[in-house]
Amino acid sequence: MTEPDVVKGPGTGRWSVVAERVASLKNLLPLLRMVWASGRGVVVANLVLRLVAALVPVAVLAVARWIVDGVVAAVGAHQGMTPQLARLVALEFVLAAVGALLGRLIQYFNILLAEKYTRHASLQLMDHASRLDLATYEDPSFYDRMERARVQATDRIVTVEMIARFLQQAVTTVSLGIGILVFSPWLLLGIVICLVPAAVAEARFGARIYALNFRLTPKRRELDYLRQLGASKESAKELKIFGLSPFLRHRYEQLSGELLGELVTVWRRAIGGLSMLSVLGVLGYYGAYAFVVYEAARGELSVGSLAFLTGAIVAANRTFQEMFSTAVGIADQSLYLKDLLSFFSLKPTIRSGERALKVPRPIRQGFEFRNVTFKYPGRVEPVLQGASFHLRPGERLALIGENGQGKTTIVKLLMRLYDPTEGQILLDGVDLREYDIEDLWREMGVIFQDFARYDMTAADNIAVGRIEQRGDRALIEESARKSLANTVIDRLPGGYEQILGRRFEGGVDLSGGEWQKLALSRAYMRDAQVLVLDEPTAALDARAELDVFTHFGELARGKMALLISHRFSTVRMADRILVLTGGRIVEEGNHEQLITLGGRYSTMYELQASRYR
Ligand SMILES: Nc1ncnc2c1ncn2[C@@H]1O[C@H](COP(=O)(O)OP(=O)(O)OP(=O)(O)O)[C@@H](O)[C@H]1O
Repeated sequence: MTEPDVVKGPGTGRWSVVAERVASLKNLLPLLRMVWASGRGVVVANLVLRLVAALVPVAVLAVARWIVDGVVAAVGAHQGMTPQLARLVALEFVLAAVGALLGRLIQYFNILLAEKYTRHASLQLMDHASRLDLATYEDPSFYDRMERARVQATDRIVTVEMIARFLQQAVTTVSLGIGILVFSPWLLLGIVICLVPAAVAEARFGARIYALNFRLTPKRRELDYLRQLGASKESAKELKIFGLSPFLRHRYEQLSGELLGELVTVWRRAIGGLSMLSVLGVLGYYGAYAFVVYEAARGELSVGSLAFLTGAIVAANRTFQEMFSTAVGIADQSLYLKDLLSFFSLKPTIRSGERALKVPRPIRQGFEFRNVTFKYPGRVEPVLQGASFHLRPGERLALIGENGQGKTTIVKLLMRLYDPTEGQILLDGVDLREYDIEDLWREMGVIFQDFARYDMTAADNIAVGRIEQRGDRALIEESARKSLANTVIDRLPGGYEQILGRRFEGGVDLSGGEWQKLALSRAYMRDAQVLVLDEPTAALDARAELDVFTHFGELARGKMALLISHRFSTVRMADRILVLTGGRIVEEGNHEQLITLGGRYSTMYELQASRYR
């Protein structure tokens, strides 16, 4: 898996934080591209509406100025209400109404854009996640990144809304600024000089908070896990019986205390300085205010101009501050975007080559493991060491060995969920890496030991074995019969349409063995050339197991079947058995041969058989 450079945590030095903040702004571009792709019309409508709305405040103030000057003149001339004044008041009303209307429309387009973007980003996230290597999922730091990306894929629309808001605020501020500039450039300069330091300090503070949050992600993930564990159906029984709740509670308290402590430290360090700078900003604003009142009192400004300027100073001050805090927010968000982008930059290494071959139909020579050694990423010890064996067409091969000897790993390698560290896996004499990976997976009917339980209908739980055939009820029912899942489904109140699991309203949970029968039907949904069953009957009772295997024997006829089981009653049906110990294949043969050999297999067999005598 390639590690993108953007994945590094943020720096902690003062300047590196600022530099990083500036550099991270480039992250906005891919985000904007995503937003643009998710709904162009909505983006344009949003921007145009905001541009118009941005000019409303300055227009309102300008009209107010004419009104006030008109009133003063009318009072002086004893004219009373003039038609001109009435028109100006009406205009003011129209402007206010347009402002309110635009506000609503902008809100509508925001919601629309948020939904469209969330949909687009979530789909991209799902697509990308599905392409990643299995190994990626087994890397704990990946979870942190995935979690951050998952939250961000949907939350980042806030950034987009902020950018749009920033543009609107900028146009408003500039238009008000021009209004002030026309009266006095110095006035404007004074206000700006007082506000800038606060804004810069806030920007730096934001970067520090981001650095902190980045560091805290693993802790937050553990907190989430503890919270979930403390209230989950799966763990409820054990938590009660083992009295684990105080232990979890203590761990939660401890971790969340550490988290809080770090947050408080960063805030405490910064809050004094930030407050002082805010006071400086207020000083600039009131200084300008006092100057304008002073000028008006001296008769240098008309009352209308006084009204305009005080209004403009108040409004400009507010929008300028808002603009800055929005800008800080955008810079913050752009830092967070790194996680989303770094997630999208993860590349799978296990994929089809340029000129990938189709898997032969029928497979003629079968699979060959040639001196395969395999180490899981991050592990020192190899799980498999120089494993060599064949799986030939029409053959039922069983793998046996104690826990953790590498049986499931062999299955994962056979399906190319991982590539060998050394050695080769061949299919019909050609390296597995040469084949089109999706075509290879299509030829595999597999049930893993830790098969997934989908909180969906019973029919869908079977159909996932070949989702293109989801509408083919006859095939689904046929597969259910083959795995004996039909006996389970017939007892469900909703039959094939029964929602399983407890997550959704009306869902029905199944026993471990019942789930297993359902999962087994998935393998039968496919017309696969290879059947792989990894402890397919571990949760089945003895009778069900016998039935399942009698069926399996017939179904696997003419196909290659790889079987993992700890039950010798199952294993002995295989044509050939491989015994795995310490990552090596130590014995090979059929049941009778291995018993005659009197080695490890026969010892394990005797151990199990003796319990039944
Ligand atoms: N993703 C992984 N990352 C690191 N180590 C792993 C991973 N998966 C399995 N292992 C380790 O590899 C070894 C073999 O695991 P494997 O699942 O292949 O054993 P197994 O023979 O199928 O065991 P069992 O009978 O318990 O199912 C174990 O020591 C296990 O801890």
